[in-house]
Amino acid sequence: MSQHETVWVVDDDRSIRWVLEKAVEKEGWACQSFTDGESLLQRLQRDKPTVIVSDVRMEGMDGLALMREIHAMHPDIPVIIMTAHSDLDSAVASFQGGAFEYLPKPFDITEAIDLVKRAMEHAREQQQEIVEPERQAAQEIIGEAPAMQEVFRAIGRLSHSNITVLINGESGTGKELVAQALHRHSPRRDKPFIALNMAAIPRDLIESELFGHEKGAFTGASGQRPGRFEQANGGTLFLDEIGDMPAETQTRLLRVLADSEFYRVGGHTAIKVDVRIIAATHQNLEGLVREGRFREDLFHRLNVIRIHIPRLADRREDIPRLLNYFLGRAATELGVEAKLLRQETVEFLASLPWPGNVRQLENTCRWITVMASGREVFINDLPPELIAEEQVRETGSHWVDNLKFWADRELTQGHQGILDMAVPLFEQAMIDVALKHTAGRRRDAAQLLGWGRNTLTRKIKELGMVTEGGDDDGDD
Ligand SMILES: Nc1ncnc2c1ncn2[C@@H]1O[C@H](COP(=O)(O)OP(=O)(O)OP(=O)(O)O)[C@@H](O)[C@H]1O
Repeated sequence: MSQHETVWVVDDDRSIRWVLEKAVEKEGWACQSFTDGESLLQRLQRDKPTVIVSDVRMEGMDGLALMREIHAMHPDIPVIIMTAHSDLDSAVASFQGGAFEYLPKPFDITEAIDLVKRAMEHAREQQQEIVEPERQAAQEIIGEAPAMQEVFRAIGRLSHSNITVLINGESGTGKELVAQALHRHSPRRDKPFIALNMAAIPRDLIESELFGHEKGAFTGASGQRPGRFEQANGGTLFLDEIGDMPAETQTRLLRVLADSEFYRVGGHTAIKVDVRIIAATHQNLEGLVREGRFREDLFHRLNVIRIHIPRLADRREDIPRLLNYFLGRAATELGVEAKLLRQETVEFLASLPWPGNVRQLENTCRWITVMASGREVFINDLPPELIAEEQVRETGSHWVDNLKFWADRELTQGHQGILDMAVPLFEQAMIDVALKHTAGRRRDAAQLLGWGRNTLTRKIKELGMVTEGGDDDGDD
């Protein structure tokens, strides 16, 4: 790119200015940095950069106010807003304020430069759409991990639209939380958000739950009742565990989505609704479609925009912050002082597999708050099943890792047939330990190993092992 490309950087942090300046100049672009928004605006009276990179929080005018001023004069200048990590509010506000992108701090410098490049290309292509920012108080979603930042971006990008979204992620990863955020940051924010979990309702009640029923429509339908679709009119209907929706309901839902109208169970009058659908599943919907368990046409209707929420084990860097957050919340809920995790406890917790994802971690924090005796929490204060599980995993993976290391080294040295070497060593080790546990009694040792006694005797011979008990236990 030529010298005509100019990047302006505004941040009250000197080191950020310096790093960006160096990187921008290295790309062959001109760089001008400012310590505050006011001086940038002054300069903007007479000059115009290609791209502006601004911090969101600054003394005096903040980044979002600055962006408004910039865009009032030059709607076509792309502005990249730097935000603190996991600050969903600013992220969304910056998109709503018309930011080209937001850049969570601390950032990778190549990532920052890539963004600037994209902004330059974009500036060449088109003008930015300007919308006044509307700040919304959002329930906190914690996520510094790159995959969560992607989720935040998606929420920001979708904040002007009513588009159907399909959220994928294991149970407890925060699908409902994200669905709520999508709603809260959408044009429907003042209308209802209604959630319904397909897996939690008896199958034969799903239709009446969704579409309501007329009096006497089925046994037990004593009065007329509106369904969730009606309740969600104008707003958002969140259908959790959509993969569990019965086939007949899928067919009905598809029709509702196509016609924006439906009939209550047992009803004859069509009811018009305007509902945005956000669906979620932990299942592989494509797989269900292939197996004929989910309607393909419905799948395509729902799968317009897909948001994937990673497993907690794939964003371990967020665990310490989540622990803090949930310990604080649990303490407030229970009206007690918040527990403090020792560093090794945090590290231990951050290393666990968390099959129940964020929900399991949240529950663990409640458990700790109630059960741990002191204020400071040691590893031994944790729920016993977490500690036990970890011990098995630790020792379990350790020797396998060592074995892999050994095999790798043997192969690197050009050895062949390594199982011939490894298997006898493995068997000898197991036999040794088993015999130690039974004070040399082979019959019992064989049982510990899961072999018949004759097999053990034969193995000991084949391996040429010398054992204390000799050839026989003397017990037969
Ligand atoms: N990133 C996060 N930050 C803060 N809280 C979170 C986060 N993710 C999940 N939670 C909390 O964890 C719990 C589980 O989240 P949620 O109900 O959204 O998960 P889900 O994926 O919809 O689960 P399921 O599929 O089992 O219904 C909730 O209490 C939610 O508030």
